[in-house]
Amino acid sequence: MFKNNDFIQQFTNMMSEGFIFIDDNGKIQIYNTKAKEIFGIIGHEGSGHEAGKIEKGDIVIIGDNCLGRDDGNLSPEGLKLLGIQDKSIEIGDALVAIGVMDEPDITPIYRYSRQSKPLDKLELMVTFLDENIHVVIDDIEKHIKIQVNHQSFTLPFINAIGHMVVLDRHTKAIKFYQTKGYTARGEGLYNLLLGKPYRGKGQDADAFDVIGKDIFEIHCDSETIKEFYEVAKGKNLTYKEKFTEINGRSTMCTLEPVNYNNERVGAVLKVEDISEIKKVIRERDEALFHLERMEERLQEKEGVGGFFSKIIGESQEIQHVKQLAYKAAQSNSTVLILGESGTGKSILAKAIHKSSKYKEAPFIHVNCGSIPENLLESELLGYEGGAFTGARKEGKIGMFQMAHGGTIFLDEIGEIPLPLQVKLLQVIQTRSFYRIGGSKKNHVDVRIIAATNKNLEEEILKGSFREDLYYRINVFPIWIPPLRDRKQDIYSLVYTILPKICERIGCQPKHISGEALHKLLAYDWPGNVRELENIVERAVNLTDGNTILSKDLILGNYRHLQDNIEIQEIQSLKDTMEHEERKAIEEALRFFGGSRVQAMKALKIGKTSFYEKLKKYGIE
Ligand SMILES: Nc1ncnc2c1ncn2[C@@H]1O[C@H](COP(=O)(O)OP(=O)(O)OP(=O)(O)O)[C@@H](O)[C@H]1O
Repeated sequence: MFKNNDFIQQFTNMMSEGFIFIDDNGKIQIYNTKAKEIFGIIGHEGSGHEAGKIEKGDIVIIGDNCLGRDDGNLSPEGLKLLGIQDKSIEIGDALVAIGVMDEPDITPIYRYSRQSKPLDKLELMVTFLDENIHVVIDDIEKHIKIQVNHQSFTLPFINAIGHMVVLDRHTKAIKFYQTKGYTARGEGLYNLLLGKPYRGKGQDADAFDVIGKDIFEIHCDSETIKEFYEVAKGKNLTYKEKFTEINGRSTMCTLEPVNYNNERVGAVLKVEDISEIKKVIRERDEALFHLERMEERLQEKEGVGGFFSKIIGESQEIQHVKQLAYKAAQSNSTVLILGESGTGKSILAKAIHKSSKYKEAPFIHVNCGSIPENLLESELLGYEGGAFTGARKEGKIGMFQMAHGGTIFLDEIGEIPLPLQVKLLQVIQTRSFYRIGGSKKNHVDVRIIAATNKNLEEEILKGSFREDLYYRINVFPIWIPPLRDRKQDIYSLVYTILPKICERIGCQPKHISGEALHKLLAYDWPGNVRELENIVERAVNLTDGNTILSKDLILGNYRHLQDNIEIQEIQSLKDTMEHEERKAIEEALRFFGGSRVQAMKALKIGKTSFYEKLKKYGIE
């Protein structure tokens, strides 16, 4: 025969709802199987692991979509245990992080995003201490996935969740992985980081016996659990099918007092898991919300997310640049893009054109710095047949006319010589001009975008740029900050650039190690994104395996490349010098993505001599 309690437990285990009975001291007397399932006390997924605790040297991987919420109150301060000391991380941020417990010498790798500007996905993919680790917070699919080599651990969420996987530093075995019900088990992230033991999982793990335990030990003190306790103590309250959240799970609860001989002896709580229903309702609400905003957002999405999607970066700085650019694209004012060399001024100009009403019309890119001074005017305005010696018989239309109906992009506008600046000012003011040697006024309808890496205000003071022209072009300025001031973007740039380079040069996809990422983050990037592209490409070529290590990253002066040049045979001094000169020019041009002005400056030679050498060596 069953003892009385066993008998009741057996009956309640047959129920399809969770059933909990506590006595008048708040101690659990009945907790049926369904309740254990709902709160994750039984039903451990995955391959299992032994009971234990996080120890010094363990590798800890975290995916937390809302720091401080449903993760055992993990705080930016608590992250210091993993060596993450970043004052800009705040409560409520989404965070993906890999670090080593109590080992300040091993630098952690992490990314975070502000909840006020949530990303659809926050991702971290690195080789950390030889392990390939991928952490994704997917806000669309509503789950957090941690992948370690080929093992994957996924936790779904509705609002907030803190996911964690721990590896033994030496054996690299999985010591712990988070599963649902961690609040009931007291295994919130922060508790475990502070050294609280976790329970084993899998078939051999002990059944977690909750009978006799205080209700607050298993359930954090939510409103419902407090009421449950108060009713068990004597309060008169009862309700049916009330929607409430317990341990972060959406439930529908019925609460009843239990009396014996007119004395309060406890209370029962019947619990139904409505997470799935809640998820569906939430998805429906979100769909409706999106539908309502679709019209306005569609336009914006096409703009900022569409044409500006080629502009990679999640930093607030680059998001701001994209928003400004989107606004600029909606008007036809003259835009002035400012920023150091290689920050992306040209791709931004193209993106503005592509999301403007001129998008189907021509986009004419004039690199004012690379066209010899004496040719610039004829290139811009065109000329009539026989206008000057060497001119074509039939004449030539200029770039302003080519851009008619579309956009002319005056790149490196700071390089335009003063006399031509006067003419340019007139063209911009009147949208009309005469070709060289011509007497007919040509009218053009063009959108002007100008760019420069110079400080034009300083150039005005030096007398090399006209103030009136500056005010004409500085109608809608957009400044792209240098990469060193938005290092957060390095991650996404590398993750975007790396597969593209591997595909282009036809090699196996390559990963990047945590140390290598650190090296990139610590560098100052004088050449900005262009330099990053070059360094990653060089590293892909140098790497033998499929992981880029920090030794494969050659940062700094591009002339490093030439350290390895071996002269195979003795040549005449003149030939050797010419050979080296040509290589240096080609290398500099390649390094600066074809920018002749930059190459010329880096090589420290004058314009005339530079163009003569290009001609001499037949460099395009
Ligand atoms: N945010 C970005 N996302 C993706 N690629 C970028 C970004 N910024 C720059 N790049 C890449 O970096 C390289 C340099 O960009 P770009 O030529 O537009 O720079 P720039 O500021 O015009 O340089 P310069 O002043 O030397 O002409 C290009 O290959 C471009 O595609």
